[in-house]
Amino acid sequence: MKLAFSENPGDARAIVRSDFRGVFSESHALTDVILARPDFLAPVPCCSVTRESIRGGFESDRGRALAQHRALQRTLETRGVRCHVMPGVAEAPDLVFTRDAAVSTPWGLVALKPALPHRRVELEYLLATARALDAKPVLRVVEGTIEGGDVAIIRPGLVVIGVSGERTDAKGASALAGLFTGFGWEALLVPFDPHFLHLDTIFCMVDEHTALACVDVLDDGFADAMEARGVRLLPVTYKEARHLGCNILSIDGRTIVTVAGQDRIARLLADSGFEPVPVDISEFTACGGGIHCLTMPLARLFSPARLAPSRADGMDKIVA
Ligand SMILES: NC(=[NH2+])NCCC[C@H](N)C(=O)O
Repeated sequence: MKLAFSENPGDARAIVRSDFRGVFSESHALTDVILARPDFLAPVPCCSVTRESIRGGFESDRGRALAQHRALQRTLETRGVRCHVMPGVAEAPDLVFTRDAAVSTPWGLVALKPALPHRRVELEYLLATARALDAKPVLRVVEGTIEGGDVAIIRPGLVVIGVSGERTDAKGASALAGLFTGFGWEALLVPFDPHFLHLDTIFCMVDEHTALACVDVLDDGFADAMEARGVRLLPVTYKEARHLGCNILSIDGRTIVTVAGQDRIARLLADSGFEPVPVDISEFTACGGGIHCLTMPLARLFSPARLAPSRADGMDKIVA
C-alpha cells in the first residue's frame, strides 16, 4: 500500500504551507494561474476534436496562437489574476493545456499522471515552474493515469473526478479521490465516454451551485447526484461542447471567461446572473482544448477550515 503521507500525523500539517492557500473550489476568487506560451503548439491527433481539425486541413498559425494567448493573459490580468507564463517546449506540443498535468488542492499541488507520453513529459516542466513560484508539489499520483481536465473541485467538501478509462482510469481516479476522502470530503467518480476526452469538455463549474453541463451525454446518475447536492446544471448542447463552449474558467464565481463565438452560452450565463467575458481562442479549440484546459489555477482565495492529516492509496509523498 502506498501512503500519501507517512504514519506520522504531524507530516500532513508540515507539508501544508501556512501561506499557500491552494484551491478549494473551481470558483473562489482566482489569484494565481499557470499558463504556457504556445511556442510549439501543434495539432496532435490524440483526441476526436483535433482529429477532425486535421481532417479539415487545419494547421497551427504560431503568430495567431501567440496573439490569442496574450489576449487571454490580458483578460485575466486586468481582472487581478497573476499569470505565471512558462515558455513552450518543443517536445510538448500540448503543453499550453496546463490544466492536465497537475492539480492544486487544498493541501498543495499534486502531480498527476497523464496517459499519453507526449503529455507525460509536460509534468516536469510544469512542476519546475511551480517550484520556482514556491508552490512545491506535495504528492504525486503513482497508480493508474489521471489528467487535470477530469478533476472538478465543486466546493469545499465535494470533488468530482471523471473516468473515461483512457486519460483517467479507475486507479488514477481512486488515488486522487483517496486524498480528498481522507480529509473527510465526498468524492464522486463519474464515468463518461472517451470520445469527450476530459470531463471539463462536458461539465464545468460556474459557481459553487451552478455548472455548465452537456446533460445529454452525461451519466444520468451523475446529473441526479449533482442536482441532489444543490448544483444546478445549465444545459449545453453536444455541438457547443464539441467547440469547447462548456469549457470555461470561473474567475470568481461571477466573472466567467468563455470561448468567443459561443453566443448562446454567453447569453445563458448572463441571463443566470453571471458576467461572461468571451475570448477568441480558435487556435486552441482546434487542438482540442478550451479556456479551462489552458489555465491551471495555483491559488484561489479561501479561508480554510482546520486541516486534518490524511493518507491515500496509490500516491507517494514528494520530497521536494
Ligand atoms: N483539459 C482538457 N480538456 N484538455 C484538453 C487537451 C487537448 C489535447 N490535445 C489532448 O488531447 O490532450
